[in-house]
Amino acid sequence: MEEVLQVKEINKIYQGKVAFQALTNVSFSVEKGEFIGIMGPSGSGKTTLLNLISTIDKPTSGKVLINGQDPHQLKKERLAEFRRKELGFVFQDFNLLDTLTLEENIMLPLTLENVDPELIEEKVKTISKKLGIDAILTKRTYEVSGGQKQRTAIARAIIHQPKLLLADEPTGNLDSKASKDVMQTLQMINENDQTTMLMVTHDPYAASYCHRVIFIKDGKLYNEIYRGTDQKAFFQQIMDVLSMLGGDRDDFSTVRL
Ligand SMILES: Nc1ncnc2c1ncn2[C@@H]1O[C@H](COP(=O)(O)OP(=O)(O)OP(=O)(O)O)[C@@H](O)[C@H]1O
Repeated sequence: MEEVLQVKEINKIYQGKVAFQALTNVSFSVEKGEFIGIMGPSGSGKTTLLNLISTIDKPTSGKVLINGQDPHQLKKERLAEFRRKELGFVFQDFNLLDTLTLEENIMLPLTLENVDPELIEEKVKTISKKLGIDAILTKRTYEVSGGQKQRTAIARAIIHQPKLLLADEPTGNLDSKASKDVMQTLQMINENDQTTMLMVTHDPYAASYCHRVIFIKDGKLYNEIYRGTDQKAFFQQIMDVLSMLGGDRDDFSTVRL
């Protein structure tokens, strides 16, 4: 099996007045086409882990390999290019540019790469149809719903066919209907395009769409569980691990299935 992401013996220590070890010996791999969820209580190290994988921050020791390549070894400009070409990002607050139309937002990664305008237009058309936003492409972000914004952000994140799609709380700002809609969109992309995905979430409902959920606690791997064919049963299993994990009750949203 082709491994798109390998996290090898990662340690992250934040230096400061008092040094703080945020991650300890974290190792796992993600195969091509897998959809992985990362969960854990507040402060357990999820964002730290995502920042190391997305190459925004460097591990203190250990390695991150994306398609066999260690991006942390790259020089600054090559690293920026690597991030633009190989990775896609979806954020909790959408990160769309309010001054642009949805269409302009979606095409941005290709505009930056100087791709032929005709090809860009074709790609935007195909993707926006697939994501059900083709009728609202000329609108600006303040004219559309949260779910539509997130679908636009997903379109932008996948238009350059990244090796790895990273999502940070993609349903964090959405109501339950829009969350379902966004998760079904991510699932469709994962299944149709074999896009490898890694999503950090507090939301057990969102996590129940993943093939596998990895739990971290106090910076260490705590457990991982695989989904069978039954999403409802998987949701319940996720809730069970979360209750064993402890943490603040408010860390995790309520039952929605
Ligand atoms: N730049 C930093 N300097 C020092 N400590 C940090 C820094 N960033 C995070 N930490 C600490 O590392 C630990 C892990 O933080 P992280 O943000 O990765 O947790 P998290 O699981 O994403 O939490 P949340 O769910 O609340 O976003 C926390 O104790 C946090 O205070």
